[in-house]
Amino acid sequence: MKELQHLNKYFLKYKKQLIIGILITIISMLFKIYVPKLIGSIIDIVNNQLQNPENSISDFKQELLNNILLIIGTAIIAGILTFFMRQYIINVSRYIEFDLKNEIYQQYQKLSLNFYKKNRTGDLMNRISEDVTQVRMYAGPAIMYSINTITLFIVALAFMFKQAPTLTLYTIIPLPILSVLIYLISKEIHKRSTIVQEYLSKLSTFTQEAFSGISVIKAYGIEPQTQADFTTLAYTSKEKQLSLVRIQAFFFPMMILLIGISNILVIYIGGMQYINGEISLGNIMEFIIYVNMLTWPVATVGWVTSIIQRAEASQKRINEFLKIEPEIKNNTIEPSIIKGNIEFKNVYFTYDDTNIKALKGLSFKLNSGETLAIVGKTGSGKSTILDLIGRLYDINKGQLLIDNKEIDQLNLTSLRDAIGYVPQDAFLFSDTINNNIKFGKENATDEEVIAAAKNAQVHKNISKFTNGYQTVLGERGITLSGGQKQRVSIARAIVKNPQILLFDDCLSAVDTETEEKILNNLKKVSAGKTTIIVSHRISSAKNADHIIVLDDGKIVQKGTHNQLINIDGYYKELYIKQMSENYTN
Ligand SMILES: Nc1ncnc2c1ncn2[C@@H]1O[C@H](COP(=O)(O)OP(=O)(O)OP(=O)(O)O)[C@@H](O)[C@H]1O
Repeated sequence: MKELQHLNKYFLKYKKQLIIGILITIISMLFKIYVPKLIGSIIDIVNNQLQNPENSISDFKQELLNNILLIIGTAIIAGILTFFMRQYIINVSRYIEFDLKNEIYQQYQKLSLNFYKKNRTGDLMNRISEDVTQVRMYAGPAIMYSINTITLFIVALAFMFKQAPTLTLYTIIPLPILSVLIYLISKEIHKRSTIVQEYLSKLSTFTQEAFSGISVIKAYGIEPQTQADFTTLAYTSKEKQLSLVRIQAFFFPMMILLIGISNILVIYIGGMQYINGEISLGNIMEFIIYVNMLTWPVATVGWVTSIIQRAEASQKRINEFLKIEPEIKNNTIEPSIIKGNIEFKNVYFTYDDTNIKALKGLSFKLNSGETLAIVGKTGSGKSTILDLIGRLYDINKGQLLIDNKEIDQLNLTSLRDAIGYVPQDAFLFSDTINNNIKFGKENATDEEVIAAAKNAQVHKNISKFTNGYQTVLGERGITLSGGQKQRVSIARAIVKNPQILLFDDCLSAVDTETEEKILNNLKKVSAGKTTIIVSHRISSAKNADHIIVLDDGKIVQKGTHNQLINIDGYYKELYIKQMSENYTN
């Protein structure tokens, strides 16, 4: 129960609803328990009349009617109270579920990219969905059924003991056995259903991948092989399902058997006591109803125990993530004003997971409003520079200064608000094009969105779609071409109008003519803003105020286009190569 203590703050938050819920549960139980007593009285009244036929029939009828009306009244009140009991306690569990999901999601958002690399997406999703569901079962149904059981047990046993102590002892003998058996079966059911779930997710991952890669499957003619793989997986999944169904099928017959044994004990021992004149016929009836009433709550003891165990395990997994301290912390609450001066002073950076030394003593300075182009071979560290400016990672050694302040001394939100970042791999959400562009600035007007799209040279493409800017993009913007996706992504950064613009090789899928137009527009849009363009193309770099050439995490060349094309080195080679390509094209 140690892990579940995390929920105490939520129980405290909703203590009013919980206390009312618990009180209603107890009162409703008291009403429910009164019904068997009334039924017992009716049997005794009828029995009495049969044995004394000379008694007044009208008195008998009146007495019978009073009891029947009392039963109906009690049942109605118990019913209404049960409704409110669920309304309070189950609602509280839903509020806690909502709060917990938000708490986890908030934590996820705070955690750095490293965390996402170390943990699989499926695992992250499971903790916020499946694990929270398990915990909710504890916060709601488990508490409700426990209170139900405790109240029912105390009151019913008190009633029963008062009337026939020996009979009570005999009738409750099978109940603990039932409880233990249900616990064992619930555990087994859970074990098997977890396996079933695993297979279901394997199946859906398999089919999802097969559908996404359907063109490759068809092109290579491997449908029979994929079909065979699917059948094998589906067969194992079916076998696991059947094993689950078998244990579930065992559950009810076993309950019926144990209830039956209790009933037989009541009838047999109660019958003997009746013959001896120790108890009335009504008492036997009352006991039979009590035994049946007690069976389900007793069964829930086993069920609730396994719910609590599962909730404890789930909460443990949730706590593991909640306890992680975000690597990238906001050290300043005060908002920072970002002008856009960027300076790297002997910066070193190594990726934790791969141990790759991406930057090795990097130094350069860029004043606010200037443009820097970074070129270099793949894997030379270009994207890493942009990630460090956005503080997606913190540097290991050296200094990274923004406006002459250490980057980690700036307000993180202000820093990221001041950056418009276009990643190498454009990511678009399954939403309209309009919303995808507005993602950069939520309150952007339609005019601003269109202006940004025009500057990114994508307005004409969008206008050709039947639904224009309201065109909904499929998963990862599947309906757009690579170049269109890149341009929508550029429009997203432009509409934000940030002080720092970071373009990570985002014109690679665009033809040179469109690239030229976009670069001209960017010159206007980025006037007065600090801009960094990462590119493999000289055409993207040539107009920059500064150009740096990276190789293996170090700057190997520095200068302007005109300076660099006159010095032997990577830049000149690239220039000559690309010039000749253009020429031959
Ligand atoms: N998220 C990451 N985790 C671990 N290692 C990484 C990560 N990103 C990059 N690296 C490694 O760091 C080095 C620098 O990568 P980076 O992406 O900065 O290069 P790049 O110059 O932008 O390459 P490209 O031109 O191919 O985009 C590479 O060796 C790469 O494998």
